[in-house]
Amino acid sequence: MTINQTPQVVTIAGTDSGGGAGVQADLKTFQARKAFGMSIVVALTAQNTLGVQNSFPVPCDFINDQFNSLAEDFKIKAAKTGMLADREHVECVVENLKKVDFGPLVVDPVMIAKGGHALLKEDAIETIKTKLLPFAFLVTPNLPEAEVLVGYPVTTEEEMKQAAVDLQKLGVNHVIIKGGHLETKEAKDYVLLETGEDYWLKTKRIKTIKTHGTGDTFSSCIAAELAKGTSIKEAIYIGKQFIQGAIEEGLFVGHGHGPTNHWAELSESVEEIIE
Ligand SMILES: Nc1ncnc2c1ncn2[C@@H]1O[C@H](COP(=O)(O)OP(=O)(O)O)[C@@H](O)[C@H]1O
Ligand SMILES: Cc1ncc(COP(=O)(O)O)c(N)n1
Repeated sequence: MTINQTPQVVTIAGTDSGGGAGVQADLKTFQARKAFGMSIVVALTAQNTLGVQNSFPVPCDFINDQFNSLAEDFKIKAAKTGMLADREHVECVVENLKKVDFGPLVVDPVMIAKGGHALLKEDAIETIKTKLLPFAFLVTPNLPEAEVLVGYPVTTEEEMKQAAVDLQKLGVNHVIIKGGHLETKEAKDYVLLETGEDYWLKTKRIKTIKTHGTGDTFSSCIAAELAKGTSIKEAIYIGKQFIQGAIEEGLFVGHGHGPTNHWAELSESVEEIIE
């Protein structure tokens, strides 16, 4: 008798002691989407809704141990990366990814926390471009991250489109350029699929300062869906709906840029995707 395995998904990222971003946001999202979530911790942060007070990278040997523990026991069907700290840690993660089969990889190229604290050293950018992105099934940069990766300003719709094309050339199958940082009435993200199909995903922009961990939540929702075997197009759509609901029904915790609500009901109150 064969038993269907429960969908299993892993985040390879940094922790957020404040619970709104990083590994904690990813695990909450996996849970909400009914995928069994695991974590490979690359760095620790002392963080809250006011900012990042300190960070501490995990020794690479211990990252290897975490990869080995998971690969030995679980049938992981999708993975995502978040905060990777520096070049040494990006290389360590890539070397491990070469040895395991964790399914499609979503790369959220986390660089700077919304409060301004660097979560990735500059020396890692080239390694992300040349060594990590060729492994990626999907990459989900926000506008400042897209700019760093392509090397030119990405602020207009045309530049977002061009950046997606240029990122695909680095070996990624699918690209989403997130427009959360635009000052438009809509929260619009540009999607370029492997097939060349492209489109905008738009929702009403919610007026709030509670956007801590939006990118992590969006990408981990997509990874959870991929682990369930959902198509990339549907997974992206569900991710956008999920983040919209999570921002809309914000929580009341902390004194600064609060987290999103990972248990927000995806029911009537969620804004429709406009396009
Ligand atoms: N105020 C907002 N209202 C609605 N959606 C938003 C808002 N801010 C961000 N988003 C959406 O959240 C997702 C994450 O985007 P973004 O905030 O740009 O990522 P990051 O956290 O990596 O900077 C995107 O789908 C974006 O459109
Ligand atoms: C460990 C970790 N990973 C990612 C983010 C990005 O989240 P945000 O851009 O909302 O600050 C963060 N602040 N901390």
